[in-house]
Amino acid sequence: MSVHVSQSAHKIQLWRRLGSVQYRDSSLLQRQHLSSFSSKADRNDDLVTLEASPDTGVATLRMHRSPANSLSMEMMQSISGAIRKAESDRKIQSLILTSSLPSGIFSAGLELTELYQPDLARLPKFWESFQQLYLDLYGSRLSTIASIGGPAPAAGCMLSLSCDYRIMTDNPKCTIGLNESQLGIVAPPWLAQQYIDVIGNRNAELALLLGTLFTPQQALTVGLVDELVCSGDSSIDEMAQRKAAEFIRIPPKARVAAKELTRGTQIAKLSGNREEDTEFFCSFVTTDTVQKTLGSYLEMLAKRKK
Ligand SMILES: CCCCCCCC/C=C\CC(=O)SCCNC(=O)CCNC(=O)[C@H](O)C(C)(C)COP(=O)(O)OP(=O)(O)OC[C@H]1O[C@@H](n2cnc3c(N)ncnc32)[C@H](O)[C@@H]1OP(=O)(O)O
Repeated sequence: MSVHVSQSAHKIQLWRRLGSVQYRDSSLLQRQHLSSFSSKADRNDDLVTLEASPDTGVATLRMHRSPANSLSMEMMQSISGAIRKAESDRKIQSLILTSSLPSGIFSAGLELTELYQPDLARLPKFWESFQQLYLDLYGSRLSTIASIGGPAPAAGCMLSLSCDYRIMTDNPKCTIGLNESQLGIVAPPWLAQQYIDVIGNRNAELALLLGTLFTPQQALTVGLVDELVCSGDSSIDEMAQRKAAEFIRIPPKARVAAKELTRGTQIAKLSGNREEDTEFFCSFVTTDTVQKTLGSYLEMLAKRKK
């Protein structure tokens, strides 16, 4: 059996399982319990900071979309923009991706209010921004290091998977993984493939089915992160800088060509399939079934907070 499920096969299987009733502005989907998840209108200009150091060749991209670095469309565009800006400086060879939120949260994944009762005109653009972010980060000419000081679920995990190296704080409260199944959704094939490529087929299979969020120690064991930092050890930022310096010592052309060997096929695959991927996402996420499950998940998060 092939492990590379095609987009069409993936689509048919999901429709069979989840039903194909289209989302309307259904009264079943009430927002009254979800006051803490109100939509956020973003300004593009204050979501990330890029600090480039031509002397070391390292740029640091800090995410600070309060409260949890969840990925709204504007947030994803801002991260993409910062990656491209760093790439345009030929003196920069390495990028550290990190969070500067006081909570330490790396990224809570996609902004849930973009998925729940979505603005239907915005939805395809939102998804295209997600695809673009994956393409920009996974395919970057820069060596990329994720410095993960807090939780990184779902698309937060995608940000880490798209980097070349992952360093995480060893705090059991900080978990990482593709937990989509717990929300009644599923990772798109290109994201699931990253997971398979990084942690292996069997680990990915189980983790995708169960929506596992790994503790740092578990993540290290399955290879989802490369290194842990204990409190008291040198800071995660210092470790990221040291790793960046190690990558910079490799001749850039060879480093980029080596990256192309492992990532080129997947990047080309999504690049040639973006429209179909977007159409599928929009019809899938707007089904009543998915909307109801997302609503329940949001309620659960709000209650847990109380
Ligand atoms: C082709 C197939 C198509 C199918 C489409 C599927 C798309 C698949 C790809 C990705 C999916 C996703 O990324 S969905 C998002 C999944 N994310 C989560 O499940 C994380 C949910 N959040 C948490 O578990 C926790 O918030 C946390 C562990 C990240 C942090 O916990 P902590 O206790 O420190 O903080 P709070 O829970 O109090 O949260 C703080 C603050 O942030 C808001 N929040 C958290 N997560 C989100 C989010 N994803 N979107 C929007 N807002 C979020 C939370 O409400 C709190 O806000 P307030 O302080 O204002 O109440």
